[in-house]
Order: sequence, then C-alpha cells, then structure tokens
Amino acid sequence: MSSLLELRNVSMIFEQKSGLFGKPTPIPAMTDIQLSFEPGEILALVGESGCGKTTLGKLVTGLHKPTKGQLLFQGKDVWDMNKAEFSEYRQSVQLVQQDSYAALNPMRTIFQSLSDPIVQNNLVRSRKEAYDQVCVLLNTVGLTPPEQFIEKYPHQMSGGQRQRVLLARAISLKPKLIVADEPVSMIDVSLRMAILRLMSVLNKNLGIAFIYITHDLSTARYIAQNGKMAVMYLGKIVEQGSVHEVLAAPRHPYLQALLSAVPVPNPRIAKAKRELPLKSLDMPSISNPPSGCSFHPRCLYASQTCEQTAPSLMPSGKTIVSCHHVEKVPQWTISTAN
Ligand SMILES: Nc1ncnc2c1ncn2[C@@H]1O[C@H](COP(=O)(O)OP(=O)(O)OP(=O)(O)O)[C@@H](O)[C@H]1O
Repeated sequence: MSSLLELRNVSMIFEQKSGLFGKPTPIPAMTDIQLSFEPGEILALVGESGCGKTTLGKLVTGLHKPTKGQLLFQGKDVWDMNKAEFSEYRQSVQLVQQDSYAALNPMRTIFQSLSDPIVQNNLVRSRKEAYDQVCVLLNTVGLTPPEQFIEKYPHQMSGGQRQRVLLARAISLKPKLIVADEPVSMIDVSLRMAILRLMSVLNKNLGIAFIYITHDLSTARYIAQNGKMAVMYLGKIVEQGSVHEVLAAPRHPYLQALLSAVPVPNPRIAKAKRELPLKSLDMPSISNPPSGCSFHPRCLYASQTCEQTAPSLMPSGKTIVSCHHVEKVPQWTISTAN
C-alpha cells in the first residue's frame, strides 16, 4: 500500500539574482530529501533558521515544484496529476502558517474568511448552511460560543484566537494532512500549549496527519510524542526516527549539540552544564555549503572523509543517521547534557 505522501530524493534549488546582469547564485534549500507520511501520523521537522524547513512545507503543499525528485500523494506524482487529481490533492494537504495576521484578509470577517473555501469547493449549498458549518468549525477549534467570533475582523482577535481560525480554515476542507509551519512561535507563551493541544485533538479525533515545523525541540517533543522526528541541517535531513528514540538516544553530533543547548530550569544543573559540543557556533551559509558533510566544520569528530564525501542516511540503532563516524560519537544521555 502506498503512503499518504512521499518525498523521493527531492531537491529544491532556488536561484538568487545578483544585480541586473550578475550570474544567479544557486541556493540548495533542500537536497535529496527522502520522507514518507502515513495517514494520521505526526512528524516534527526541526532545525535552525534557514535550514530549509519552510521550503519543505511549501513543497509538500504544492506551492513549490521540486527542481529534482518526486512528490507522491497516495502513490501518484503530484506534478503528473490531471486537474481533478491535483485539486483533490491541494484540498487534502493544507498549510497553516506562522503569521496568522498576514494569513487572514484584514478586510474580511471570520465568517467571510471561513465560508469562502467551503462555498468555492461546493461543500455547502446555501448561506444558512455555510453559517451553520462555520459555527461547527469554530466550535471544533474551541472558539465558543461561535456567535461571539463569527462577525469579528482579524484585528479584533488575539494571536491565539487567529491561529485557531487558521486551523478552522485548514480543517474546513476535510484535509488528510496539515503542514503547520511554526504555528505557535508568534503567540504568547501562555497560549502555546493550548494550540498544540488543539492540534493533538484534531489529529486524534479527525485522523488528520500533521507535519509540525519548528526550531523548538520542546514543543516538537510535546506534539509528536507518539510520532516521528526529522532533524534538518543546511537543506538535508541528518537524523530521523520515532521522537522517543531520536530524543532518548540522539546519534548525530548536530542533534546532540541542539539538545545540549536546550535551557535547563534548575540553576544548579544549568551551571554544571558542559560547553556546547561544537567546534564553531557559526552556521555556514546555505548558498555556499561546506564540501562533503556540510556539518564537518563544526563537528568534533570530523575527519578528512567528512571534508570530501557527503554521508548518506543509514540505520544506526533505532534511528537513521547521516554521519560517517556515528560509531565514534559517544552515546548521548540526559546526564551528558546535565
Ligand atoms: N523563493 C525563494 N527564492 C530564493 N531563496 C529562497 C526562497 N525561499 C527560501 N529561500 C532560501 O532558502 C533557504 C531556506 O529557507 P527556508 O525559509 O526554507 O528556511 P527555514 O528553515 O524555514 O528558516 P526560518 O525558520 O527562518 O523560516 C534560505 O537561505 C532562504 O533564503
């Protein structure tokens, strides 16, 4: 049986223009990505700013066409689909973006914003049906009573409420997968857990798969506690597996460094926390990535092989890791960081 969605050796290389007559610079935002998602699954995609997470999200939702490789939806190449198949795919895979203010038209009420997609996709036949359906959607995302929100404009709502509206709009077309790109990074810390909890409820109750894109390991751990995690570095996946396995025994030196950088609330432990296991804190530019393994200039275990040859993702323990010297990298445990 085919997966819900699969990326087969997908690359996305942008061309950045330099001046009117300058030669464009290639930006390899994603390189040879292999990923698959099953129905109802949650994948947390983590990595630092600029490593290609948003590009991957946009590609999965059909907003970018890969420069290499295939994106398969239920076994069919998205970019070989006919019009009807492509429109079913676009309806089934929805994107929820970080900036809820920018994602909603400030001149339209919540009713207008939420009824448009369901009317355009013939999911309702009258204004009354549209009104009732929007009320159901608002109830589902916890904006109750719906009458209190339905005629509001985006600027009359809080960031957390607007993010709920975006989730309501995403589920209105009965998607199979939602790509949530940093959905809580622009809202108050106190409201973040509620939005993450809502996504878990939508996953459990409606069976919607999620790709949760973030740079924050703790929210990734929370949302994908029974799911998968993929860690990106400069356009590539460096480690992937079940969240539990990846975080309990991370194998890639980059992921070990990311975990060591997570702040510890206990000052005694924080003080004792060792130096970050990195040669350099500077992230190389994605437009001029290092040769071989792109992590080698920062890696404590790098050798000549790493400078010359890019490693492939290979099974190591219970996860898959892209590192020539994974056997040499010490096991990382909570006490290593503490
Ligand atoms: N349309 C585009 N044209 C040219 N370059 C682009 C385009 N979109 C993204 N990039 C570049 O691709 C690289 C990856 O960007 P992307 O937004 O995917 O990273 P990210 O991990 O999501 O970062 P952030 O968390 O800061 O959003 C960056 O160097 C970015 O400047």
